[in-house]
Amino acid sequence: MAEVHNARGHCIAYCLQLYNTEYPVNKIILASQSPRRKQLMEMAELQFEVIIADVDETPPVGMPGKELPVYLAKKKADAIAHKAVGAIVIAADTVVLLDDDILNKPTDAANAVDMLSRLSGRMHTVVTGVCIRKDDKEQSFSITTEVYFRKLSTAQIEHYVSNYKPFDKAGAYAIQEWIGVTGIEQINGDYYNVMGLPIGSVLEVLEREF
Ligand SMILES: Cc1cn([C@H]2C[C@H](O)[C@@H](COP(=O)(O)OP(=O)(O)OP(=O)(O)O)O2)c(=O)[nH]c1=O
Repeated sequence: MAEVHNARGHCIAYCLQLYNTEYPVNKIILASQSPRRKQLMEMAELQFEVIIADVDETPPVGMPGKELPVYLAKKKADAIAHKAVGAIVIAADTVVLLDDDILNKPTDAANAVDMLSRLSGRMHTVVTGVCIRKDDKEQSFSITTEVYFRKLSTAQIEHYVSNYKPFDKAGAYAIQEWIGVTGIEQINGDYYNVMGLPIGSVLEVLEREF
């Protein structure tokens, strides 16, 4: 096994150990434009490239909200499959579910204020679906985290929306930003799942299956 080290001195060695093979054989591609997913993959000291998957994320009629993230993660993995022959593709999708309603990315500031007003003082769930694929082999799963918001004031919601512009975030918030620090009382489950990628579970599946 080749001994290759990154600047921190252990990344590649970890990959070699993790996959029991030389890293270039198991090239990893993250099929996502999300800076949060990229950050979490980097924090896990994985080496990867990004190829953005541009897909229509409209939910199929009648699909239950909790099934949507895996469906969309598979769609994202499919969309770049032809550019990733022989590589491990990781794709994900995150939705916020309030009762039976899916809260997607807000369309504008008024929609963001409306979403946060609905989330205020309540528990909702965040579901991230993940699809990991290498050619014909595929493992898909979803992870659910419960998030409890404190009662948010109108001023707090308006401050967040106008200063943080959460238009690229499902449910109009980011747990890793000011609103998460000040407004979230409790979570049950994986914090990183709320940020967009249950990275610990991704590592487990990579190690076990790929
Ligand atoms: C709830 C929540 C979501 N998010 C983000 C994660 C995702 O980037 C985004 C949900 O949108 P997604 O459609 O899952 O992902 P994306 O469009 O950003 O990227 P891609 O489809 O290319 O993979 O919301 C946070 O960063 N923090 C949070 O607390």
